[in-house]
Amino acid sequence: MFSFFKKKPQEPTPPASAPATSAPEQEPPVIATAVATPASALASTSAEIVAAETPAAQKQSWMTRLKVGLSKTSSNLTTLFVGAKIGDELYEELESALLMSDAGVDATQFLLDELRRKVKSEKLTEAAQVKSALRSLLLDMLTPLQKPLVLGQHQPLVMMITGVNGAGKTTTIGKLAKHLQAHGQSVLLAAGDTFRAAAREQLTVWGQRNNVTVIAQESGDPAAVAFDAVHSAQARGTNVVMVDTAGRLPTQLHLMEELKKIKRVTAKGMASAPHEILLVIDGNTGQNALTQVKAFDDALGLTGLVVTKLDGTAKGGVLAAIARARPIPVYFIGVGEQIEDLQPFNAQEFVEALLG
Ligand SMILES: Nc1nc2c(ncn2[C@@H]2O[C@H](COP(=O)(O)OP(=O)(O)OP(=O)(O)O)[C@@H](O)[C@H]2O)c(=O)[nH]1
Repeated sequence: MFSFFKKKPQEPTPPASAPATSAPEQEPPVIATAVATPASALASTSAEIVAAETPAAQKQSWMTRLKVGLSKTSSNLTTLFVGAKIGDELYEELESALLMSDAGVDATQFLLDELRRKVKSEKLTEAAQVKSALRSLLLDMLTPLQKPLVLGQHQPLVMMITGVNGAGKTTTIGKLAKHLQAHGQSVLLAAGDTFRAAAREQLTVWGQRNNVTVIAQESGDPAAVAFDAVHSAQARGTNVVMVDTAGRLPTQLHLMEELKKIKRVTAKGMASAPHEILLVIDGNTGQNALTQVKAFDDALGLTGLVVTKLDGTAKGGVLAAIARARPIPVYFIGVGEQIEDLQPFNAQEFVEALLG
């Protein structure tokens, strides 16, 4: 079990029968049913979850995968300090390494300026000291992104999951659902990708296998699916609703409008929803990830990010770019396809993987 979430006391449960709305009211077919944990068993919990420690062996393998995933950047960033003298040449090499890590011009310039200042003010004379100063600057930069997803403030907690095609949305939903169940939360999924039958089936089959209710429609309006899912969760007393959405590029304006509509219609089903709007980013997309964050945030007002595939050829520096340009919390990062490969973002661990 992983230390994943924080839990807060709940709001009073709103009446389940209050659809203040002109949105569709027809209940779509429920393709897979069976909620694992009765919500009533959870309703009175108000303590913050202090989850069990991650077993050391699993933690080790997680860190190993993160380090392997970021090894190119880490090797570029660390070798330049070996036997180096403090001076322009070192700063230039560092600039190239940071740019190559996808940190982008702004974050790179900021780090270099701060580093020069630190070297001067702290009278650093050894390259190893400069490396350690860089480590602490990076940590300061990334720590504001480290925020837990808070459970138990809303009944149900409604989360919309967005992102470009293939970023890892559905996989992330599956992993999150398992972790939420492990924390005693009942989960309901809404198959909001109504374009691709395969995406709907993927979610449905996954739901059946894992005892998670999936609300799906053969075709039609993803906003209607989200709306029905919220009502269904209210009626069943389900704790968390996750709305999957079809992949889309921020340049596909009509599809971005569709996301806004899903958000609007969800709010008709429950005034405070969606409580979380997450963007899933493929860690290998480099600086383009920042473009995605800005565009989805402008359109929807993101509340959190999930960065996947950091086990691949990801360079990792884009988190620094995000921290500078659009510091939206990174709730989770993914280093593989297994359930335990999704972990809360921890700035300390991330910097350790980057700089050793
Ligand atoms: N290596 C690796 N692969 C991942 C990770 N997360 C997801 N994947 C893989 O990425 C591929 C795409 O994942 P999906 O979850 O289908 O992505 P999606 O965003 O739902 O895709 P669309 O529905 O097409 O928009 C799948 O093969 C996943 O197994 C990760 O952290 N590491």
